[in-house]
Amino acid sequence: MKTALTIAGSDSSGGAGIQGDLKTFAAHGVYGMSVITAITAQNTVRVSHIQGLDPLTIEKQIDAIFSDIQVGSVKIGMLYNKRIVHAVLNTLKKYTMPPIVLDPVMVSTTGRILLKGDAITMMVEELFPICHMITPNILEAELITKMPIKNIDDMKKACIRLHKQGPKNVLVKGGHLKDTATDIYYNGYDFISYEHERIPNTNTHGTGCALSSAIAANWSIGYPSHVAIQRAKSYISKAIQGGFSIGSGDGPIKHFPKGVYNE
Ligand SMILES: Nc1ncnc2c1ncn2[C@@H]1O[C@H](COP(=O)(O)OP(=O)(O)OP(=O)(O)O)[C@@H](O)[C@H]1O
Ligand SMILES: Cc1ncc(CO)c(N)n1
Repeated sequence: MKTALTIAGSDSSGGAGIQGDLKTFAAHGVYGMSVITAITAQNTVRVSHIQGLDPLTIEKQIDAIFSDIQVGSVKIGMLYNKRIVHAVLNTLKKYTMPPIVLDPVMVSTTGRILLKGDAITMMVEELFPICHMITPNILEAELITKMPIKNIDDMKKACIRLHKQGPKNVLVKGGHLKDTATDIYYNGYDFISYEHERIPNTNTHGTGCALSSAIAANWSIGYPSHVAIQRAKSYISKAIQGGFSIGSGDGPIKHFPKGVYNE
C-alpha cells in the first residue's frame, strides 16, 4: 500500500487543509495520514477563528507516525506560527525523510493570515532546504522574493531566486494570473511550463492544497517530479471543472472528479 502524510491545518469546511489533502490522497488510491498543526473555523466566506496547536502535540503526532509506519511522501501546508515551524522542522529532522513538498500557505483566499510574519523567515531559511519541492502561488512567491510577478518571465526569475533558498525543485503556481493558469517548474537547470486554460469557475477553494497533495500522492505511487506535476495538474483541472457551490462564497473543488482513477 502506498502512503502519504499531510502536515497541515484543519479546514472545518472540508475543502482545503487536512481534509482536502486526505481526500486528494484517497482519490489517488494512496493511504493518507495526518499531523494537525492548527484548527481553523472557516467556511466558504471567511476564516473566523484559528487555534495553533501546542508544539508538543505536533511533535508527538509526527513521532507516532515515523516511529512505526513507512511514509511514502510528505506534504506540508499551513504552519501558522514560529513555534509550529520550529516543532515540525526539529521533529522531522530526527527521521530519514521521504520527499517533502511544502506549500508555503500564507493567506487564505478569503484574506485571513495563515502564517504569521515572523514565521516566514524561519520557514524560508530552515524548512526550504529540507524540501524536495516548494509550491508557492504568485502572492507567496512575491512576498518571499520581494519582487513583483506579473508574467511568465517574472515567474521564472522568482523560481531562480526561490531555488537559491535551498529546495531542490520549485513550482510557482499561476492560478492568480489573468488569462491562463500556467505553472512554472524549475529544478536548478531547466524550466517546464505546465499550461492550462483558465477555467471560469469560482469554486476553487482548496486548489493549492490539492495540487501539492496530488504531487505527494504521485511521488508515493512512484512517478518522478515532472510527471507527478503533470498528473497533479490534470487532476486539479478536472477538480476545478467539477467544483460546486455549497455556501454563499467560493465553493470547493470536486475532490473525486470524473475520469480520474484510483491507482
Ligand atoms: N481558474 C482556474 N483554471 C484552471 N486552473 C486553475 C484555476 N485556478 C487555479 N488553477 C490551478 O490550480 C492550481 C493552484 O493554483 P493557485 O495559484 O490557485 O494556488 P493557491 O492560490 O495556493 O490556491 P488556493 O486558492 O487554494 O489558496 C495551479 O495548478 C493553478 O494553475
Ligand atoms: C487549513 C487551511 N489550509 C490552507 C488553506 C489555503 O487554501 C486554507 N484556506 N485553510
